[in-house]
Amino acid sequence: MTLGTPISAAATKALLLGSGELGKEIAISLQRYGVEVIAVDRYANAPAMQVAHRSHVIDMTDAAAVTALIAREQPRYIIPELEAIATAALADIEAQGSATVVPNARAIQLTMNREGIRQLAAEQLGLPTSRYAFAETFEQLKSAVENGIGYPCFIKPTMSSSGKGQSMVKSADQLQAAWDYAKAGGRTDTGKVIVEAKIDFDFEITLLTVRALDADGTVQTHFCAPIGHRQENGDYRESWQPQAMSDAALALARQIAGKVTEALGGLGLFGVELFVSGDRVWFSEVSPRPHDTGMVTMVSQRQSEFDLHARAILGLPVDTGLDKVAASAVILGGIDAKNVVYHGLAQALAVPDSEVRLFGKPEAFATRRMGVALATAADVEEATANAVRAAAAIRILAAD
Ligand SMILES: Nc1ncnc2c1ncn2[C@@H]1O[C@H](COP(=O)(O)OP(=O)(O)OP(=O)(O)O)[C@@H](O)[C@H]1O
Ligand SMILES: NCC(=O)N[C@@H]1O[C@H](COP(=O)([O-])[O-])[C@@H](O)[C@H]1O
Ligand SMILES: [Mg+2]
Repeated sequence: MTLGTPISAAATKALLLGSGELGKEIAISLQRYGVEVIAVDRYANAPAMQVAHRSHVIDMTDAAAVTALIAREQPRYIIPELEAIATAALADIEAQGSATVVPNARAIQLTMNREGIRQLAAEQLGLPTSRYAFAETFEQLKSAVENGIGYPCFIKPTMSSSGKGQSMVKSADQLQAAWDYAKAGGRTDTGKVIVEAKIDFDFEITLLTVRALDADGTVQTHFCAPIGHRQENGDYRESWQPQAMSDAALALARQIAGKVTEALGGLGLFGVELFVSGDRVWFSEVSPRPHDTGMVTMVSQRQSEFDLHARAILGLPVDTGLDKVAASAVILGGIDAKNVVYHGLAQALAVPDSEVRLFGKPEAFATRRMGVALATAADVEEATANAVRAAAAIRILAAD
């Protein structure tokens, strides 16, 4: 598509494979530009389904089910929103040429599996990463740790996200439990786990990187201001923008993000995760889609990461400029319950310059992300403190 191509709902249909909190915002952004949005997930009433034109519940890891749904809906765009999708089906559909997989089927395939993206980033592009190895058996894992990776290290399923199945291991006696957890805790068992040496970083960032068409129809790479974040058990708790960093580290971060996103190709927004120590930068992983830590852009940027993704996909102009210093803090379920009610909204919104987004997930789990609090302020410390205060004011209780 080039600039000026007419977009109408009748002509432009997008299928969201994954309908969580990120998909919900992508759906809203696309609909604002006249796109018809079909939301798909493994369960009913997922967040994006609540705002989409239509929705379907299917097993997205079943290639036949994904192919049949795409044949039925005939979307112009297929937008993967999470990491558990039958990627082979997407490659076939892209090869037929009837739909654009965002950003492209190969990028989805490579990034959905830690083995694919490590091989691309570390081996083909020569980007700095932690030392790593893959293991198919416990013996292979033990030998990899003892012969080079060392302690402390991280053991993760090769297909997982939000820290699922991930643990940090400090000594040999913790290895078996980490192996068992990685085998059981991923979104899909690929038969392999990755073990990574621990990087001692000063801070970690997500560098949102956008590949979009300029007025001449040439692909240009744009960077958002770096987003700093704090993780607990492999899942994020707070994020803030901008993260202060040296000019040298920022230049290196942009260089790494530029290289990896260029190698992945296509149009859209990517969340490039990087570890930073002084002027040194390591590549960790990349999402070929909006990133959870990037939810802060809903209040920090004129064009949020969701708007930027929608604009880039549709061939529209983008602006990654930062508007306000801001932070986000997650609201976790705190309980396991099917029907929930939210208390404390008034107290949360009494925090200066705050916003709350409750995702509307139909079921809460103790550590499931159910919402996010956002705050703008004069500096990131105050913004983060206010976002945390607003998030803490929300209490989730069982409805009956
Ligand atoms: N090799 C490492 N060295 C130091 N810290 C690490 C390493 N690997 C993971 N971590 C920590 O764990 C966090 C989660 O790791 P990672 O991003 O690989 O998991 P994930 O399941 O893909 O999470 P998400 O989907 O939310 O990005 C990182 O952001 C970082 O804080
Ligand atoms: N780090 C990846 C990430 O944040 N993904 C987001 O979480 C949803 C799954 O949530 P759930 O596990 O609560 O259903 C996904 O659909 C996506 O929006
Ligand atoms: Mg990550």
